[in-house]
Formats: sequence, C-alpha cells, structure tokens
Amino acid sequence: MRAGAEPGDAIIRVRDLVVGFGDRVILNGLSLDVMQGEILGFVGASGGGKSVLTRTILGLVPKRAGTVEVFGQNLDTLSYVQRRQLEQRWGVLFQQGALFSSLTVRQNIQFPMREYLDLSPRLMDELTIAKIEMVGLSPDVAEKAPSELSGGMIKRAALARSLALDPEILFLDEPTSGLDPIGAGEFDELIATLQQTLGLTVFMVTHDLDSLHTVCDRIAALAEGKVIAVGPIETMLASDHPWVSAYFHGKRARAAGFGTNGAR
Ligand SMILES: Nc1ncnc2c1ncn2[C@@H]1O[C@H](COP(=O)(O)OP(=O)(O)OP(=O)(O)O)[C@@H](O)[C@H]1O
Repeated sequence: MRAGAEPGDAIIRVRDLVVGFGDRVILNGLSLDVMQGEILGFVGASGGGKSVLTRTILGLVPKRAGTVEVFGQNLDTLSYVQRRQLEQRWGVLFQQGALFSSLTVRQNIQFPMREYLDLSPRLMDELTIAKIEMVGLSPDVAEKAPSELSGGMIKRAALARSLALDPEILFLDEPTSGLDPIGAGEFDELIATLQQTLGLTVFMVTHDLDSLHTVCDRIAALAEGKVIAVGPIETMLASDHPWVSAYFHGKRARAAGFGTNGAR
C-alpha cells in the first residue's frame, strides 16, 4: 500500500454523480464509497448503468455533475502527469475485449508496462512470468495467442495484464461471465486470494450470485440511477426494496441454492 490509505478509509468516493447520453440520464445523483481493502460487488438491472459508473470512475465517460475522488484525489483537478500517475495505481478487467487478439499473452501483459514504465526487456519478461504464475497459469502460456486459450485462460491472462503495474485497486466488469460454474468458482477464489495476498481493493460488477455470496465483503445495488442499498449480503437479504428483494430472493437466487431467508 502506498502512502495515505488505511483499512476503513474510502479509497473511491463518488458523490451526487449524474451521467447521461443525449436526453437519457443513466446515473442520477449516485453516491458510493469503496473502502480500502474490500471486495465490493456492484449489482443492478441489465442496462442500468453499472459499466457506465465504472467507466466514469476511470474517467472514460464525461459526467454532467458530481465528484469522483480516488485515493483522495478529485479526478477533475488533476494535471496530465498526475492523472497518468493515478492510472498506474489501478488495474481494469473489462467485460469485452479482454486481450488484444493480435498480441501474445506476454505482449498483452507487457502492454501497460511499456505504456507507463521504463523497464528493461529482461525485467519485463521476469515480471510477466510472475504475473502469469500469480493467476494460476503456466509460464508457457506467455508465447500463446489469445485464440489458443480457453475462455477461462483468457480471463486469467487478462487478469494478469490488469495486475501488470502492481495496482492497488482492481476494477472487474463481470469477470465470471461466460465461465461455467466451476470455472467461475475458481476465478472467484483467485480474486479472493489475490485480494488478500496483494492487499487489493476490488470493485466488481457482477450478476453472479455465487460471487456475491462467497467473495464480496459488501454489495451495492443500483436502481433508478442511484445506489439504493449497500452493505454486506445480510443487508441485501433484509432489504425491502422491490428490485433488491426480487434479485436476492427470486428464482435465480433459489436456483443457486439460497433459501428465501438467505441461508444456503
Ligand atoms: N457511450 C454511450 N452512448 C450512449 N449510450 C450509452 C453509452 N454507454 C452506455 N450507454 C447506455 O447506458 C445504459 C447503461 O449501460 P451499461 O453498459 O452501463 O449497463 P450495465 O448496467 O453495465 O448493463 P449490463 O449488466 O447489461 O452489462 C445502456 O442503456 C447503454 O445503452
């Protein structure tokens, strides 16, 4: 952990955020804290704005109102150099386009290193192998093209790339989508292990009820452009908000083995 953040501090602080496209308002006064060292699961209806929030925090989508602070720094006030420094402190695993298809895994992982750091090729190669092993892949994967990998291996390789700069925050957009339940469970375990060993803070957009139950310290639910419930799983299960209740007690929750009282 670099200077400043302590467990229990808000490492991401979003206040009164308004984001829209044309005459459509997607986020409408959203506020949220992500605490140092937690895994926060972010849920909401499809098309509700979860990816838009992630992209806005990352500064990739313009906002109409509100503030976003990361590591106590207001993103609007940063110079180009400060902004580049901040970007090195987070890693992102996007839902789509996880890897550059024309590059090998090694080249993919080294992409952010080349972009932000000035390292010798030898050191980059050593770091690359370390990242590959960290995500549970064997070193020979380094020279493979994404097309030679299974879906689960691609996710892991993309995770290795998001860890390339030793980030403090990891943004994951539906990391287990497309994986079978066993693969998804293994990926969840990997996230939990990495969070603990590296002291990461994890912001994870997910629809995966198993992930929410097993790895998330807290969950935030998005509806009508706002966070309408936030807290540990027990808070979600006790919520009487119609969307939250339907999500955590509905058919899918029961199919996943969660009883109507939340017990498994
Ligand atoms: N650049 C853009 N221009 C116009 N509309 C956009 C843009 N980006 C997102 N949207 C719209 O914003 C809404 C929210 O999209 P977003 O991808 O954040 O949803 P989501 O909650 O992540 O959904 P899902 O769970 O299906 O991935 C959608 O209606 C989407 O079409």
